[in-house]
Amino acid sequence: MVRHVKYFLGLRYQVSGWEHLQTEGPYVIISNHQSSLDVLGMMEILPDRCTMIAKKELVWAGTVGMICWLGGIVFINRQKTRDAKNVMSEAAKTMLADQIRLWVFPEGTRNQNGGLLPFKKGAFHLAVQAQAPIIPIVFSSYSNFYLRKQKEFKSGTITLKILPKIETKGLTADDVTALSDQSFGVMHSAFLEISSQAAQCNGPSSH
Ligand SMILES: CCCCCCCCCCCCCCC(=O)SCCNC(=O)CCNC(=O)[C@H](O)C(C)(C)COP(=O)(O)OP(=O)(O)OC[C@H]1O[C@@H](n2cnc3c(N)ncnc32)[C@H](O)[C@@H]1OP(=O)(O)O
Ligand SMILES: CCCCCCCC/C=C\CCCCCCCC(=O)OC[C@@H](O)COP(=O)(O)O
Repeated sequence: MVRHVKYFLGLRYQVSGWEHLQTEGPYVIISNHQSSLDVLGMMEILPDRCTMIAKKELVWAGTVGMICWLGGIVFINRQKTRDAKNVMSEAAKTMLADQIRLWVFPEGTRNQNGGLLPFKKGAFHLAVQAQAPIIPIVFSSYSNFYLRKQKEFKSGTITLKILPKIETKGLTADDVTALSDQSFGVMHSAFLEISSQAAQCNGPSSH
């Protein structure tokens, strides 16, 4: 049902790299996070047995909160780092026990500033603890058709690029910073590449 919202909003999705999602077993998906609109893109490609990490405040967001709760979303308290880390460590164990995939937004908050925010470390600790691969996914910039602060929205095309998986077998907590930097590098390059293509596709911006 959520997937149909795109028709009302006049959005089209172009997805590349489907083959990288053909990975057996648990993995951690990381993607950039611009807006609630990302949920529509997630629904375009969501693999089986995949849930998300979300801020705990979403539980109280009415119907959406109830759907998230019933859907097995893993809630973390960003104000209590120790609790959040514990929840994510438990999630690593559940991923392995139940063969679950987890989607994490490593920027940790929504960002429409034309790039990627520095990554938080939780997603990378999670992947290392589970010894599960990371699959980076990049959404092209929405800035050509949607500016949240200015309340401007028009129809547009969003490119979703699924990047090759990054293995974590044999890595330890000491490798997390390098893993995060590597992931940031490939995602930032892909973001710049697909955002300039999407800008051409969406035509001149009025912004
Ligand atoms: C009607 C229609 C309904 C449709 C319904 C559809 C529903 C779809 C819902 C979609 C939901 C999407 C929701 C999106 C969000 O909510 S995004 C916000 C929440 N997500 C995150 O915040 C994830 C990213 N954040 C992190 O991973 C953070 O690292 C966090 C764990 C929260 C800790 O935060 P913070 O302290 O600020 O971060 P640092 O990364 O700087 O970490 C500090 C030090 O701790 C170490 N660390 C971090 N995590 C771990 C860990 N798991 N284990 C061990 N150590 C950890 C980290 O390395 C830092 O130490 P050093 O500096 O390296 O020494
Ligand atoms: C004009 C376009 C407006 C957007 C319309 C979106 C339509 C999407 C349809 C239904 C899905 C609703 C699900 C909403 C889920 C919201 C998830 C979300 O984005 O949470 C914010 C959180 O990550 C970070 O919070 P902060 O940025 O730190 O605070």
